[in-house]
Amino acid sequence: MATTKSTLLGGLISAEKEVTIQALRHISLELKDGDRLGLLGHNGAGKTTLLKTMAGILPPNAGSVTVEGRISPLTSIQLGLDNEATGMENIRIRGRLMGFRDDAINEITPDVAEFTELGDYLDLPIKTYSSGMRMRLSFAVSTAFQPEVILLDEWLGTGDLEFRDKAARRLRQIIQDSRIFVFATHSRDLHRRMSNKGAVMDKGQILFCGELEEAFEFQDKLVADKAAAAAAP
Ligand SMILES: Nc1ncnc2c1ncn2[C@@H]1O[C@H](COP(=O)(O)OP(=O)(O)OP(=O)(O)O)[C@@H](O)[C@H]1O
Repeated sequence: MATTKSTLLGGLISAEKEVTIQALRHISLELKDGDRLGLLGHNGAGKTTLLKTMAGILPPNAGSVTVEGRISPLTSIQLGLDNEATGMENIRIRGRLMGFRDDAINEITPDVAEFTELGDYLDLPIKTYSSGMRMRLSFAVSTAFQPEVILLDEWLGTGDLEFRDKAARRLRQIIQDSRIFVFATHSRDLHRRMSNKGAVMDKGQILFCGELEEAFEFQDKLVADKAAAAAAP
């Protein structure tokens, strides 16, 4: 099997008859109550793939993932929206997709409707919505339930300035009330505010998992070592 020369970015690429990318390898990770784990790593390191695997969106072809409690992947929050259905109908559609029964959805619907501030638009098909209006709807319904485990791939910046502030407050609140939070972002500032541990990923592996500032140091050294190796004759 031919394996391409190692590069700075991405997972492990190998080529036989077809190109395959092993997005995750040798992952062993256990999280407990109170953990707020920041995922660090360059583009293509495997952060999103790990979040999707933890969420059950991508089943691993080896090994297993065990989650105790309700998990909410706040990734692809617009997934499953039906353009022809009204805003109100889409609240139900998203709620069902998130695994909730109709009585639970009925209970949160007034709050979701109010949070969106979409008023009469909620009775119109969402194909008539602007992208910001769609975000308001999908954000409001996706954050209406308090999950025990929250997985977040980049901070959700939604809608106009006023809505963004309100959305950020709500997002911070459900994260604070969650038991476990896993967060992928390139922003160290956000990690310092939201995470209490850091995991450094590279080519699909977790190379370091521990205290957040130590994770930053590990990542800086990894980048410096790679740059030195690339510059070597
Ligand atoms: N749909 C896909 N099909 C094939 N390969 C993919 C797909 N999505 C991601 N990959 C590969 O999986 C590897 C890990 O990608 P992933 O999106 O998990 O990285 P990431 O750390 O989240 O990157 P970024 O910081 O750029 O978001 C990369 O090598 C990428 O090329």
